[in-house]
Amino acid sequence: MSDSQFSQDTDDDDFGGYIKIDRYNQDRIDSLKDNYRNVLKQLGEDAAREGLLKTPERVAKAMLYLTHGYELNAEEILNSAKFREDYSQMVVVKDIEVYSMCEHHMLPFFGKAHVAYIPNGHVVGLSKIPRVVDVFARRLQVQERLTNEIRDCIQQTLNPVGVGVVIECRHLCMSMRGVQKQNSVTTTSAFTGEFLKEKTRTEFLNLISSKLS
Ligand SMILES: Nc1nc2c(ncn2[C@@H]2O[C@H](COP(=O)(O)OP(=O)(O)OP(=O)(O)O)[C@@H](O)[C@H]2O)c(=O)[nH]1
Ligand SMILES: [Zn+2]
Repeated sequence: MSDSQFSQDTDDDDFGGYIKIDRYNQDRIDSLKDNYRNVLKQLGEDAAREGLLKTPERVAKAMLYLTHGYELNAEEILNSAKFREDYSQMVVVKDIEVYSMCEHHMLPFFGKAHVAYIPNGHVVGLSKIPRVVDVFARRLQVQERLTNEIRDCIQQTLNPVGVGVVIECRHLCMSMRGVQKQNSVTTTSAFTGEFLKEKTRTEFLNLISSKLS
C-alpha cells in the first residue's frame, strides 16, 4: 500500500485532504457504501429518501477518515525528523487533542494526550509527537493500548532516556448509552526508563498540570 493514499495535500484530495480517491480507496468506499445503505434499512429508514441518498457515501468516507491511522507508519514519521542534538532535559508536548473510536462500540472517545521524553543524543521535530498520537488514535482502540503504543513507538524509534505518556478522555459509549455517566474522565499513563522514577514522573506531572496563562 503506498503512502500517497493518505496525505495532507489539499489539491486533488477529498475530505479535509486525507483521503485520496484512487482506485484502492474508491473500492473501499463503494463496498462500505453498500453496507451502510443496508444499515440504514435495518434501522428502519428509507435509504432512498432525499436526505439520506448520499449518506452511505458520506459515512463511508467519514469512517475511512476516522480510521486512517491504519495507513500511516509512526516510525517513519519520527525518523523523518530525528536530529542529533545535545539536549538532555525533559521535552514535554502537552494538551494534544485526541479523537479516537472505542473498539467495543465504535463510538468516539476524545480528550487530551501529554507526551514527554528525555533525549539521548537525538531530538525529534515537535510536530511529529502529535502526528504519532494521531497514527494510533485514528484507529479502533482502547485507551490503555493507545497509551502504550505511543510510549513504545517513541521509545523504540528515538531510544530516549525515558518516555512518559498521560491520556485523559471522555468515552461517548459511557455517556450517550450504557452506564450514562456524563462527567467521568478516564486517565491512563505509560512510562519507560527515567519516568519509572518518582522524581522524574512528578516533574512531568507538575509540568502537564501547569497553565501557560
Ligand atoms: N478498558 C477499557 N474499556 C473500554 C474502553 N472503551 C470502552 N470500554 C468498555 O468496554 C466494555 C465492554 O463491555 P461489555 O459488557 O462487553 O459491553 P456493554 O454491555 O456494552 O457494556 P456497558 O457499556 O456497561 O453497557 C464497557 O465496560 C466499556 O465501558 C477503553 O478504552 N478501555
Ligand atoms: Zn465503547
